[in-house]
Amino acid sequence: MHIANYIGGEWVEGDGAWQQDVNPSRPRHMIAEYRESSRRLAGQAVEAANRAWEAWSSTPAPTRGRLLLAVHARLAAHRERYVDLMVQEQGKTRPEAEGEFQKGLNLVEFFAGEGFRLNGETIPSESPKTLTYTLRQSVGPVAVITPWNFPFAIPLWKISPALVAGNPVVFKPASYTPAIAAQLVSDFSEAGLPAGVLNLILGSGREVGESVAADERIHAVSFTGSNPVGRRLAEILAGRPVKVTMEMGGKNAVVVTPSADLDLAAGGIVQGAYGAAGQRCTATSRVFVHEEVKDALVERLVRHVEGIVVGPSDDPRVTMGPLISADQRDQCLVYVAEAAEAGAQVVYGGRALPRDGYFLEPTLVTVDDSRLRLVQEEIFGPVLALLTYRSLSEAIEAVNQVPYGLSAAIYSRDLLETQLFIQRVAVGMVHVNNPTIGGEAQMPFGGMKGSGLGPREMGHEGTLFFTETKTVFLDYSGQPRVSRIY
Ligand SMILES: NC(=O)c1ccc[n+]([C@@H]2O[C@H](COP(=O)([O-])OP(=O)(O)OC[C@H]3O[C@@H](n4cnc5c(N)ncnc54)[C@H](O)[C@@H]3O)[C@@H](O)[C@H]2O)c1
Ligand SMILES: O=CCCC(=O)C(=O)O
Repeated sequence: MHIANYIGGEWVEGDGAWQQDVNPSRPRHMIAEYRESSRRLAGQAVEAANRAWEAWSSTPAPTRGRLLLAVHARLAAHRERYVDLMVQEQGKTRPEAEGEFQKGLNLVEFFAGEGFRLNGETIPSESPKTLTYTLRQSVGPVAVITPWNFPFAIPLWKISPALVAGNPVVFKPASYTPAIAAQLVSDFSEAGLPAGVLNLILGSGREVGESVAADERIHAVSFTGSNPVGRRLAEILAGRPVKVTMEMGGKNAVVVTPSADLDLAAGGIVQGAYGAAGQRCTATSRVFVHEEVKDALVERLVRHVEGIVVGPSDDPRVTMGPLISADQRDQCLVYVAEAAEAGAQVVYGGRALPRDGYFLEPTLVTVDDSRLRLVQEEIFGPVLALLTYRSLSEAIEAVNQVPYGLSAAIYSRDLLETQLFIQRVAVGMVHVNNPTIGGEAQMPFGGMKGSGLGPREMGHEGTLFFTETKTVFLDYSGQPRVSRIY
C-alpha cells in the first residue's frame, strides 16, 4: 500500500526519504510505504487549514456535530479494516483492537453531541439594563500530534472535539502507524468534511511535528506522547501565545491492602500490566503490596502470567502481542538487566523470544530499592515491578514518589483505606478495585506532574480546550454607564 499526505482536500506525495511501515509481529512484512515530508509541505498543510477556518467556524455547531455522526457511520462500516490494521500495523491482539475500535466510536459519538452543547453562560451584570454573557468560539487552526499505541482512538479524541468546536486540523500521526491515520482522514473526507478542514502530514516529529506546532498560524497544539518530547515541545511553544494540552507518560501503580480480594487484584494487575504488551500510558508498572499478603499475591500473579500466550497478534491463541520495535523491546531488557544487577529478583520472564517479531516475555520483578530506574521511569513494555509496604501512608507516599502522575488503583474492601488513597494519591485518574487502565469518552482523561500539561482531554473539558471564551457586555439602557466597578 502506498500512502501520502492529505492537504487541502488532495492526496499529496511527501518530498523526503521513503519510509516502510512494517508489522511488528513479522517485521519482514511491509504494510505500507510513504515518503516523509519537508517543512515546506508542513507549511502548506497549515495554510490549507488556515484558509478553511472562516467557512468551517461559520458552519453551525450542530451541523458540524452531524458531520461527525456521518464520520461515525463510515468508521463503523469500515470496522474490519480498522481492526485488521490495528492488529497488523500496531500489534494489538484482535480483542484489544476491537476494544480500541469501540472506544474510538464512542468518542466520535460523544463529541458529535457536543455540537448541541457549545453554549456559553448568561451572567447577571452589576449594571442595569445590561445583558452579560459568554460565547464559545473557535480557536483557529490546531495541530494534533499523536503516538502509535492507540492509533485509532487518540486521533479521534483530539480531532473530533477540535472539529466540532469549529477548528480546522493539521494531523501529524506517529511514524509507526501512518496507514491507520490515512484511513481515518479518508473516512472523514468521504463523510463530507470540506477540503482543508482536516489535513494529514506524514514525517518525523523533529521535522514536521515541530514545524507545524511552531507555526504562527496554529492557535492550539494537542499533543500526546512521551514526556521528553512533550517537554521539548513545551519549551518551543513557550516562545509564543498558543493554547497547549499535553498528555504524556505514566508510571502507574496499584496498591494491594490486606483487606483486598487477592484474586480480583491479581487479575486486574495482570490486565493492567500486560494488556497491549504494557504499551499504554495507563499501564500498571508498579505494585505495592502489604507485606502480610505479598506471597499470596505473587503466587496468584505468577499463575496468571503463566497463562499468557505471547506471539503474533493475528494468531487467535495469542493473548499478548509484540512490542512496536526492536528498540522498544531492547530498552525493556536493559531495565530488567540493570535491576537484576542491583539485586532485584526476576520472578517471571525477562527474556526476548528467539523469533522474528519484537516479542518479550511478560516480566515480573520483585524489588526492594524504589530508586531503581525500573521503578522510577516509564518502561512502556510488559514489565512489572513489585514492592512491599507496611502502612498505607507509606504506600501512598511511595506511589507519589515518581515524576509522573497519570493513573493509580487500590484493591481494598475497606472504605476508609480507599478514601484515604483517593484523597492523597497524586494522579489524574484513580481506580478502586479496577485496573489502572481505561477511560470513557465522557470522562476527563489525563494526569498531573510529568504526565500532563494543560486541560484534560475527553469529556466536555476536552471540547472546551478547543474554544475561546468571549465575554459580552450588551448595554440596552441608552444611558451612560452607571457602574462604579471597573
Ligand atoms: N497520557 C496519555 O494520554 C498518553 C496516551 C498514549 C500514549 N502516551 C505516551 O506516548 C508515549 C509513546 O508514544 P510515542 O513513542 O509515539 O511518543 P513520542 O513522544 O515519541 O511521539 C509522539 C508523537 O510526537 C511526534 N514527535 C516526536 N518528536 C517531536 C518533536 N520534537 N516535535 C513535535 N512532535 C514530535 C512523534 O512523531 C509522534 O507523532 C509513551 O510515553 C506514552 O505514555 C500518553
Ligand atoms: O495509552 C494511553 C491511552 C490509554 C487508554 O486509553 C486506556 O488505558 O484505555
